[in-house]
Amino acid sequence: MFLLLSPWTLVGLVCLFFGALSILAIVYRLLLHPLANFPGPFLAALTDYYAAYYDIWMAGGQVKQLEKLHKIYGPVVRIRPNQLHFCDVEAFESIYGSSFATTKFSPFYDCFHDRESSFGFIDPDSARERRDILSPFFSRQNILELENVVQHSVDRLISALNTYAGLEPRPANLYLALTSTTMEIVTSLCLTSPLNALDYLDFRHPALITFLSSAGVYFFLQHFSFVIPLAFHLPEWVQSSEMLAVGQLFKDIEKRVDHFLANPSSLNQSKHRTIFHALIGQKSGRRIPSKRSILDEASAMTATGSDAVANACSVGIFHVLSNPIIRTRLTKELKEAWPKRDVHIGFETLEKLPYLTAVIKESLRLSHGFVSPLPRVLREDVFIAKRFVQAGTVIAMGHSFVHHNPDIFPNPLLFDPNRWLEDELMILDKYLVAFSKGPRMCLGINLAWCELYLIFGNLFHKLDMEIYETTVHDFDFKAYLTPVYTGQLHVLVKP
Ligand code: HEM
Repeated sequence: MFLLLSPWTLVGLVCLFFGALSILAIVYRLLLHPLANFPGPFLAALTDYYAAYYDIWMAGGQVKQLEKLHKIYGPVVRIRPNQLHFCDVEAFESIYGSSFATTKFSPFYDCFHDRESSFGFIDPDSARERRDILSPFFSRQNILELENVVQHSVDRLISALNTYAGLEPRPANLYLALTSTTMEIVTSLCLTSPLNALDYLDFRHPALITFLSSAGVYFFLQHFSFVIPLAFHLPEWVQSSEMLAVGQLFKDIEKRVDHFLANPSSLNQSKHRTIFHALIGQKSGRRIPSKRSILDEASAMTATGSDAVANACSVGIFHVLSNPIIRTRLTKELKEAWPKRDVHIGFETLEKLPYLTAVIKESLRLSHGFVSPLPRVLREDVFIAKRFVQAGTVIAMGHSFVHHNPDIFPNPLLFDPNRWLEDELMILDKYLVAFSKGPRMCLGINLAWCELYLIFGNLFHKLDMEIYETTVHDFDFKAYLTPVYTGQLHVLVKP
């Protein structure tokens, strides 16, 4: 029958069909959808491209927009046709804690292209199984045993920064120096393939620069997922030298994994245990993960394990250097606990220093860890913030909505370590959610604390620094999973 119709009539019929479908979808989303009664902007209820506009066009502007929406609509806002965002501190515990059955929301996570890793698993059972395998490696005991690996990179950071001192000191990009350090720690400790970015001129290792500049691309891929296969398989001739450097890093890791898989006993020759020992040299009875999954894990560790530590250090160091009272108190505490500068003092000693601890907690609070709201799909009907929410709904609450809550942290934008010292019952600790909560909370938390104490302790004890052409506005951020700051912290290192 269609053969008898003219091409124009056919086009008209197709348009009519899709037009009718769109009208039905609009009516459903606005009037009949389970979230139809939740407040929020009309366009957000209608289409996912509302969120895409803030992620892509407004370059990581989602969190700022959410702040505005909560002021207008209250503690629960419909931010996509099937997604709610909460601004209620108790809701945070419910969403991410163990109270409700949830899964990660795959359209958000798939773009990171590490689906078979502890970070990327959507299915909670696979995530739990992987966590059981890797937890001993990230345990406090094991991190204490590997502390010398962290200390080694921190010593290299201090030496590298010292080269910027001199009679006429030149400014050092401390943000890049810190990211180089945390990337080196995670790649050497977890993979024994250190990315020696600290050796590069002005800390500009091409792979590091690619990692740091590609955050926005992932958010583009989130909304246009059909591009993902293309984006991750670009032919080498169209890749920049920076992109090729990332490719080389992962080729080296793949070679190492091939070697370990073919010859597991060679793991015994490594200088120390790595995630490969946990994954490949497993206890009998457990199946060895696929090569794809081991590579995904290596890639997830490299990505999740470096930014957040470097961001917390950048934010904290900036605020300490900006405030002579905080700086004097911190350096005095360090001097008293650490009389001989040339002798190392370890993580276990540093973590007992109350003011240093308060400075680190405040740095984590103001850097948020991950700043984009981390979406979860509800697998059961529940009440959150006194509202009934049906199974299948996507729910999220960004860390900054806890960390900036003035009822919990009065004057929330002020960097004030004293708030942690005055909190004798440690009630505030519950609201420091940089590492998230519950079954999918940060797996590398012990390593992160070890890095934070060694970096803050050593930098403030061993170097005299001064901020160089950096203001608080350089810490305005784009929400690309972790905050991506509009500027970078520069310092002058005094001789
Ligand atoms: C200050 C430093 C850090 C902060 C604030 C932080 C924060 C977080 C947060 C908020 C999550 C939850 C992500 C989600 O729900 O999707 C997470 C997950 C994760 N983090 Fe960290 N992280 C830090 C350092 C590290 C380090 C050093 C490592 C290890 C190399 C690491 C490894 C992981 C892994 C493997 C996951 C996935 C866990 C899962 O989904 O079950 N993190 N981290």
